[in-house]
Amino acid sequence: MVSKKKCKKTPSLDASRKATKSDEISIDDGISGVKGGLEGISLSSSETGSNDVSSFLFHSKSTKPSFRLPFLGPISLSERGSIGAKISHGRGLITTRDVSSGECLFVIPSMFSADAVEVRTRYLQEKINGGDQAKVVERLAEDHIVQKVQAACDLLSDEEIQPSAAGRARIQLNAFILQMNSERVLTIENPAALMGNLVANESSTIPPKDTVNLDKGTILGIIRRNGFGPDFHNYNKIATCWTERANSEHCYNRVLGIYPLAAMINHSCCPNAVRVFGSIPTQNGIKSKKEVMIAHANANIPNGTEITWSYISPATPFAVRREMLLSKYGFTCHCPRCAMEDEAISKAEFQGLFALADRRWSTRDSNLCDQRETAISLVSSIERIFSTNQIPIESQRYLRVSYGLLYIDSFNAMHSLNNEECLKHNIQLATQLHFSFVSCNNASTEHLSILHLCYDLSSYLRTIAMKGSDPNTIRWATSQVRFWTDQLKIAHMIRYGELGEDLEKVRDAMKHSKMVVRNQDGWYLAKDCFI
Ligand SMILES: C[S@@+](CC[C@H](N)C(=O)[O-])C[C@H]1O[C@@H](n2cnc3c(N)ncnc32)[C@H](O)[C@@H]1O
Repeated sequence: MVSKKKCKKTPSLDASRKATKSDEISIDDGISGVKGGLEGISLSSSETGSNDVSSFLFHSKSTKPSFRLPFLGPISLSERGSIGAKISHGRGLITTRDVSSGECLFVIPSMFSADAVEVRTRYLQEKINGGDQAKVVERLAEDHIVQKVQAACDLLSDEEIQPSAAGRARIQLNAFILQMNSERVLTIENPAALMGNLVANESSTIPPKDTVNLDKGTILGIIRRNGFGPDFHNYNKIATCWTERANSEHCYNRVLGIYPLAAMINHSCCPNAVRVFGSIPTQNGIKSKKEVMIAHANANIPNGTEITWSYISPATPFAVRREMLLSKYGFTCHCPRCAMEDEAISKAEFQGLFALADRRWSTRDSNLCDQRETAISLVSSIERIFSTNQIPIESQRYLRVSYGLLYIDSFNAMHSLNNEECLKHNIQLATQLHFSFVSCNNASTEHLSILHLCYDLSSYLRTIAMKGSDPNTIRWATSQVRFWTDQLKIAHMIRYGELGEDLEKVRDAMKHSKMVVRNQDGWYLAKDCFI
């Protein structure tokens, strides 16, 4: 039984968001395989059925995904300065009608991806003890893609290859090179044709030109600005996992991929879209998998609005985000979230506290107990400032998301006190964090982590309540469990699409995301206590 030490409470917010179903639009399957070059996918063009992302991602029960690739939803390419378009920078994607939160925007296969098994094998062969192991993984993944791009360039300029076999692959490769290579920038004269070329579907109309052979440096530049790395996982974690669990087959199955259409999307720290990755078998064999990216709207998006997503983890403090975006992508973000956070943390009286929180964030090691203690005091200091209302509510929400990992550390530390009041306080604070994510980076991985945490906590509190006999406490705990079950489901529907009413699919999706966040920096102590 838990003890009853006192804990400071914070008020809860209230908001909610509805998930909706996506339209079903069928488009021809993507590029055909060209041996050794662009990676093929095995779905036949006669394949029919809905774009049911859940069966595709969680198809443990059915081996055949009911899917057609690429799937392009209500989106179009546009560029800054073109009539009626509201693109923030260069080229971007816009919606072609009002889109509801949870609608599928697109599903596209990667054009090139680093094969995780191969990169892992090379890493284990090459691993030098000491040194920056994350950099080794990153370099090997990049090298692997460079080799694939070069092989594709060679193959497509080979006179002997059948023009029909290489036709679409050549179109896609040319579009990719021209669009991604900053020295050879194309403007968007015909959005449909250009989109077609980037995903190599039936709308590809720009005639194939001779493929340019690129040097390694140019390809690397393209990969670094436009590639999709491990997202929430980072190379450090992958290196650690590959080293510590060298015999495990199931340790990180994706590392880095190139998705030319997705590379058209601009960044925002408060975005309206979220992406997940999946994999499908290729025609090269059952064991060979192809990487696929799935994007959903995570907010209601009016017609003609630019689609944005976050290039980096949303749970990153403002100063760190600014530095990361500048060094990796070469720009300074001026989104509303950055402006509001900048203003709030620049106030003289708060500078010291947020500088301390930034330092704690940068040196964060969630396994260190004393660090968890500092997280408690930092989070309560931040919440104390918030309670004085000197910082606007919207900025408070953004800041909570930025320091979300410190909040999780603080929850873990409080949890270890095993005190019922503290657990209730945790759930209140986690509720605030949840609604902060709803208003900014809804259904992101970090958000799912918070939701799993709240669900676990409320279930645990209900178990305690059931052991007592107070009907009010039991009612309260039961309503909490129901609430968090709903919130979890809504977030999964937004992120993964049509999970529908099939509870098995919902459970599969939740099990999957829970496993992902548990393996990361989520509510890791909870697994010992509640699960
Ligand atoms: C993956 S590309 C996005 C597509 C790009 N707009 C284009 O025309 O090719 C990434 C590049 O777009 C620009 N970009 C993306 N988001 C931005 C933002 N929020 N502010 C300024 N530039 C941005 C930067 O130049 C960045 O390196």
